[in-house]
This record gives sequence, structure tokens and C-alpha cells, in this order.
Amino acid sequence: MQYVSTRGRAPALSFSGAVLAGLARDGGLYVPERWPTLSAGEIAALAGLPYSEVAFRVIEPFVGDDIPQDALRRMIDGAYAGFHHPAVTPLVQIGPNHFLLELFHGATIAFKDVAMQLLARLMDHVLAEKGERATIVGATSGDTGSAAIEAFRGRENTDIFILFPHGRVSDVQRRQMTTVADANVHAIALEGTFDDCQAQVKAMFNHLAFRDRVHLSGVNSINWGRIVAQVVYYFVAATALGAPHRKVSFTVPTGNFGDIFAGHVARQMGLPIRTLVIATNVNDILVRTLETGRYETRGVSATMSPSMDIQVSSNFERLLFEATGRDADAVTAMMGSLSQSGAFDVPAGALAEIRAGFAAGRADEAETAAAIGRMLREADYLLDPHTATGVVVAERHLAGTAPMVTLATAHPAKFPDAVSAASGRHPTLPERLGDIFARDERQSVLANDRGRIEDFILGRTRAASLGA
Ligand SMILES: Cc1ncc(COP(=O)(O)O)c(C=O)c1O
Ligand SMILES: N[C@@H](CCOP(=O)(O)O)C(=O)O
Repeated sequence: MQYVSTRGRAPALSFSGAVLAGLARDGGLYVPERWPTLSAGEIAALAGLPYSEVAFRVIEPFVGDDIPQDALRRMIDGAYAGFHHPAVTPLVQIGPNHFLLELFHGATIAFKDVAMQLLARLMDHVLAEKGERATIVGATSGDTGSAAIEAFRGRENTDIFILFPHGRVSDVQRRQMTTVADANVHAIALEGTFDDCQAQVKAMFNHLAFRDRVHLSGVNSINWGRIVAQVVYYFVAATALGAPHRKVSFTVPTGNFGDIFAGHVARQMGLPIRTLVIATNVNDILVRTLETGRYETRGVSATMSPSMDIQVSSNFERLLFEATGRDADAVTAMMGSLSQSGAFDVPAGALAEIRAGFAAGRADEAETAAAIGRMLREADYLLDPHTATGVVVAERHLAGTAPMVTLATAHPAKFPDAVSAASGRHPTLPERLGDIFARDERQSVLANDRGRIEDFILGRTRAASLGA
């Protein structure tokens, strides 16, 4: 399987190449040259299998002969052995036709662990095969960073630098990043927003001399390795609810559009998904885009679901590529307009295509808080604020016979202040994180300046000497 860039001007790469590259050299995102499909029989056979077996069957067609099958199996088994629930991503019913897919049973109690645990193993494998080291950079609004640090800490072949918006993540999220003592881990509090962090990461990728010198690689959902691992749980949930014999809908709390794009991939592979519902907080650029056809950035507002306080939603580029019939020139023009003027218009045909497969809705702060309180009273279930936005929006789309699965993307204890204010109940941190407030913190506060960030990385990465 080869991977092509959404901007059409970077060389096609193998699976390993796309995973190591992160962002394509033309600024685009890698997607497979075609979608592998599973037949209805193959999908039906997934029901009830262990999570890691489903993962192998879903991921293997994207890898092909690039990684030996036994090595891929070992990495998948290792990635999910450490989860704290036997089902890895269990389903919980919260209403007559409404289910939560709990994605927070990994080490850092957010959905990012599901993909990051595998991505770290894939990268380690590929780097070891090549005898290389890499410098990993990532931008986080709180959850990607902690999951990435946990997955890459202490690994010999990688140094990891995570940029998070100074003062805009929860205390638990920050401490998950700043209390890790391993020498290859660097937590950078950037003076800016998440969008600034993400823009700096992309700028470093587009600074080719720096990129090559430090063997830059990325762990955000711009990396195809993240998306492919997230496709798996759509199959797990849908087959548990009767797919392929009946359709299932999903509501996805959305920011960077990686998680819901994974749902789109599952559908392209043959999983009968009725609707993919995009749920946002008041940072609702995607909802406005579906309503008006114009993608237009505005100032970002701080909310009780900070991981979704995002304006530039990276993976939407992958959907635009799909919806324009893989027209790389059209995508390049839209992304050019976005970086120049902060906006672009989605062509009418592409917009119709997107609207056919996706719905979208926003939940404001009051609605989100009310949902947290109500779910505790009615279902004795404590939602985290991101999941709560999903529940609010999902409830508007429950009509019909297809079961609705809302992705529960984080554990409420990651956001204790917001959750206790909304519900009156203080969520308890799982025991494995119990000492997080007793550990020493280590972070570097940096200005929002690419030169300063690159100097910081050059002074600390072990990959630079190899690439110099
Ligand atoms: C808890 C939580 N929910 C939802 C999201 C949004 O996911 P995505 O960026 O894949 O759209 C994020 C951040 O990515 C998150 O950390
Ligand atoms: N909400 C995310 C933002 C980055 O998303 P990613 O999926 O592209 O890594 C976070 O928690 O950091």
C-alpha cells in the first residue's frame, strides 16, 4: 500500500515511510492511495473477537508487506495489553438507543492512548530497522501530549518535544506531561493557544533544513499511524451492536477532526455507518462550515472542554481531499487561502458530499454542564466535558432505528473542576495516577517563536548529531 499527499506534490510513501514522515514534505497529509475494504462476512466475523485481533484485521490491509505480520501482531498485542479494561474500549448503554464507547481505559485516561501506544511501537520498530533516531514533535491541547509522553518515555530511538498552550490545559493534563522524569521527554509550555502550537509544529515540518537535520517526526493526528489505529474501535462498537446487519451512527466530540475522520475511513472500508455526527463546543468552526460552506477562523474561546478549543482542524484537509474527488490542486488552493486570509470556501460539490455523510452540532457551556448533571442524576454516569458535548449533540440525532454511539473521549477525573462544578460530584483519579499531584514538575516556558523553539530542540535532541 502506498500513501499519497493531499497536496499532490510530495513523493508517495510506504506505510512505514508515511508513519515516520508525519506531515508530507509539501505540507499535505498522507492518505492511502485507495481504501482497502472488508466484506460483510469479514465484518460480521469481527463481532466478539478480542480487541487486538480486530485491530490486526483492520490495520493489516493498510500495512501490507511493509512490516512482517508477526511483528505487527506483537506490536498490537503489546499496545493493548496495558489497558485497564479487558474489552479495551467497552460500550455502556446510557439511553434506549444510545451508547457510550469508553475510550479512556489507557494509561493517560483519554482516547489518545489507543492510537499512541501502537504508534510508539510502530515508530520504534521502523527506526530500529533503519538504525536511525528521530525527534518527535507534537502539539497538544492536553491529551495528545500526555499520551505521547507516556508512550514514548524512555525509548532509545526517540526524543519527544510536546508543545502545549501555557495556562490553557487542566492541572491533571499538565502534570501528566510535566512530571515525567525520563531524559528523552521535553514538555514545552508555549505562550499561545493550541492553534499556535499546531502552527509551530507544521512550520517546523515545512522548514525542511531543520526537519532533515533533526529527523523530525510527528505524533499528532496528521500522522497516518494515529488515524489507522483509531479506525479499529468503530468496527469493535458497530459489530457489537449488530453491524453489518444494521447501520450504526456515531457522534464524535471533535477538534482536530482525527477521531471522526477515522470513522469516515471505517465507512470507506465497508462498515455500515449511517451518520457521523461532529460535536463541537462553542469553538464551532466545523459546524459553521457545514452550515454555510465557508471555513472561517475566529478567535478561540476557552471552554470547560479545553482539548476541543481548536480553530484549525488539521484532518479536515483529509476530508476535503476525499470530497473533492482527491483534487490535490483544489485542496492546495483552499489551504493557501486559509493560511493567507484565515478562511476558504468549500466547493459546492464537495460540500454536498460532506453533508451527505456528516451532520454537525455545537453544545454551549450551559448545555454541556447541564448534560453532566443530568447524566449523573438519570443514569448514574459521570461524563467528562468533552464527552458531554457529544451527548448533547447526539441526543438531537437519536431519531430512527440506528443505534447511536457517542465516543467517550476522556475520563471525568482529567477535568475535575468542571465536572464537580457541573455535577456536585468530584471525580476520583484512577489509582494509577494517584500520586500525580505529589510529583515534581519539569517544563520549559517558551515564546511563540519558531526560531526559539527550534534552538531549544536542537540543543536537546540526540537525533541532530546524526542528521547534521
Ligand atoms: C478528550 C478529547 N475529546 C475530543 C477531542 C477531539 O478529537 P479530534 O482532535 O480527533 O477531533 C480531543 C482532542 O483531540 C480530546 O482530547
Ligand atoms: N485535542 C488534542 C489536539 C491535538 O489533536 P491530535 O489528535 O491531532 O493529536 C490534544 O489533546 O492534544
